[in-house]
Amino acid sequence: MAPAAKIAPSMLSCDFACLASEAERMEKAGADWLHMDVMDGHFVPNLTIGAPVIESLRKHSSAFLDCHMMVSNPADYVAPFKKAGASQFCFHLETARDTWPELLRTVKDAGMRVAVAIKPGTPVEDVFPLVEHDPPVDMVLVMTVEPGFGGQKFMPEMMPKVEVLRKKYPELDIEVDGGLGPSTIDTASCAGANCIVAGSSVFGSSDPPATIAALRKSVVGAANKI
Ligand SMILES: O=C(CO)[C@H](O)[C@H](O)COP(=O)(O)O
Ligand SMILES: [Fe+2]
Repeated sequence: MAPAAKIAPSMLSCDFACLASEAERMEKAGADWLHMDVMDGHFVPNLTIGAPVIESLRKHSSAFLDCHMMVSNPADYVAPFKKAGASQFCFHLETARDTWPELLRTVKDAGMRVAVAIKPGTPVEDVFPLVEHDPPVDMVLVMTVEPGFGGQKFMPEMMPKVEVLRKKYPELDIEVDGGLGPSTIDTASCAGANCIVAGSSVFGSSDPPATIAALRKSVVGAANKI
């Protein structure tokens, strides 16, 4: 059975000065997860939030916090993010080429869901060992923009990666991140993505509940066809 749709507004596009109320607004609008973009200014040329912000948000929200770790040394962040209240820890494979088995185990032992992300230039085959490992990753994130900034253009040429993953792993959570919105969602959902990150399109919408509902409808509709 196809995994459930999860719509995850990227809080990168929110008003960070009002993070708690923005999170509440997204939950009320129908978000399943809140996507938290953690950038260290080194793995990517941008700096955003760290564990203290996750910890502050957790005091105001029980939402599932999907933490996208765009950091060069993810292992250093596992304990602080667990303590802060992260729900899922998604590290980039490019930062853990030799260390992922230990990292995966450490995240699992800490009690978080674990996921792996790949940049546009990374072949999809590189994540197969992580999906087939014991314990396996809970989700694969296929980046549909170069990580670092919100508001970029969706890369449809990443869809073969999603198709390959969906065919090989029918029950795997597959997330896409970057440039998703009403005009690009069908391409991603038809390829087999079920976890949808959307920043600019949701926060820039005059009707975020309708935008989230449209994203969900596309994923559910495509899953019924696959
Ligand atoms: O990881 C990210 C950027 O590296 C963001 O999650 C992503 O870009 C979402 O923003 P948008 O929907 O505006 O593209
Ligand atoms: Fe992200």
